[in-house]
Formats: sequence, C-alpha cells, structure tokens
Amino acid sequence: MNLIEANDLSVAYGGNPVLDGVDVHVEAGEIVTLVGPNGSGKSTLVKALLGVVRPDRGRVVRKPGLRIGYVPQRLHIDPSLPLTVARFLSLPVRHGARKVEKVVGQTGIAGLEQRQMSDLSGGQFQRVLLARALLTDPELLLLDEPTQGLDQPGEAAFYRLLEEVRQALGCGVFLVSHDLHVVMSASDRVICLNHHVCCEGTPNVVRDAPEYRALFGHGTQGALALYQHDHDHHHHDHDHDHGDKDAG
Ligand SMILES: Nc1ncnc2c1ncn2[C@@H]1O[C@H](COP(=O)(O)OP(=O)(O)OP(=O)(O)O)[C@@H](O)[C@H]1O
Repeated sequence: MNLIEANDLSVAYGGNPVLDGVDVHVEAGEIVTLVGPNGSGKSTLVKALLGVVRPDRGRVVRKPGLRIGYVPQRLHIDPSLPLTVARFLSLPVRHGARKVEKVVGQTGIAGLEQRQMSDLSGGQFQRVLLARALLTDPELLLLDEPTQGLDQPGEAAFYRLLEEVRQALGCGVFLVSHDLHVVMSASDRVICLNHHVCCEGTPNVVRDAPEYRALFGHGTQGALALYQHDHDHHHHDHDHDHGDKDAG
C-alpha cells in the first residue's frame, strides 16, 4: 500500500500552471528522489503532499493517520536568539530523554546538544533538522533539498545517513534535489519533474532518458560515478567497465 500518492495533481499560481497532472506515489521503505530544474514545481509538490498547498485539480491521498517528518529547504534562525540544539529538539513538543538520545545517536549529533543552533556548520544543522523530523517516528520523511549548501562529501554523507535511517525505521523517503550530484544513486526511484512528470524510474534509467538529458545534459554522470565509486571498495579503477559481464 502506498504511504502517500498524488493523483492528477494540478496547481496554478495566479493563472500560471506550476504542476500539471502530476502522479506520484511513495511506498513504505523506498527512497524516491524528485529532480527538476529551478522553478519546475518541486517545492510546490512537496507542499501539496504535506497538505499546505491546495491543488486546483486532482488530489493527495495519505494512508490514514500517516505520520510525516518534514525537513524544510531552509530554516532561518536569528543568530541573536539563544537556542541550543537540545532546546530546538524540544520544540514544538518535548520528547522523552531516551527518545531524544536515540535520535541524536542515529543522526550523529551527539555532543552538540548544548551548542547554539547558529554556531552549527551546514552539515550539522541539516542533521539536527533530520533529528527533529525523526522524533515523531515518521512513516514518511519529506525533505526539500536537505543538502543545500553542503559540499559534495557532506552531501554524500547526508544521503548515506538517510539510507541508514530508512533501513532502521523502514520509513518511506521522498526528497527533492535540484542539482542531482550524488543523490541519484542513493534512490530506489527518481522522478524528473518539469511541471509535469517527464520521466521516472531507477537512477540509471532516468539518467539515460532523453527527457532527462534534455533538461540536465550529460554533466552529472561524473558525480554518479563518484558516488558509486565511493561505495565500491573492491575496485579503484572506475574509468573502464570491469568486464564482469563477459565472464563465462
Ligand atoms: N506562493 C506562490 N505564489 C506565486 N508563485 C509561486 C508561489 N510559490 C511558488 N511560486 C512559483 O511557482 C514556480 C515553482 O516554484 P517551486 O518553488 O515549486 O519550484 P522548485 O522546482 O522547487 O524551484 P527551485 O529548484 O528553485 O527551488 C516558480 O515559478 C515560483 O516562482
């Protein structure tokens, strides 16, 4: 059963169509990545899934009682406002100490609890946002460009963390990325959006799809290879086919 699905979803702002007949779904335990150029409607789709944007046509169906953990695209915290990580994690709802400790461990932010939010690095900040989203035991994590502003190793580390969380919780993950980089191969499914769904499938299928190439060109292949290489401890030569297929 799908955790969430959008059926024939259309949204227009002031007569400008932003989403046009979009169908997407997320099942339990899968990581689905939404890619698309700037302004293609990715955040609008996330907001529609969250229920904060009302569609003009179509509808969003959630599994009854679905618990969603949301990690926003950005969150500005006034640096003059004293706010420790521990306090931030207790907003808007205070959770039990054991629960907090578990999530803090899961997201690798132990030791940061008494630090000011405004003093955190970009990668630490994103992990804290993820930790807060995890405190509600989400069945679905919705993340809108969670690695914005991180360098490529930071981004790769964040996606590995997401994979671990998915494994540990069995939750579905729906995340937005506009730059692709390392994200694609961490996904079970990639959906390429440009107001409508241009193409979707496994990372490799989408990477090779003409609709995707038309939008993004060929520039991301290197990044995809880099990520795969990163996970592949047996081979250090990734310039060539390993030839395994020809064996026998
Ligand atoms: N509340 C709003 N009122 C009017 N126009 C809006 C509103 N929200 C978004 N838009 C417009 O809708 C279009 C899609 O915006 P959206 O934020 O969904 O795109 P995106 O794919 O997430 O973009 P980016 O990659 O730049 O974050 C843009 O042209 C944007 O200016």
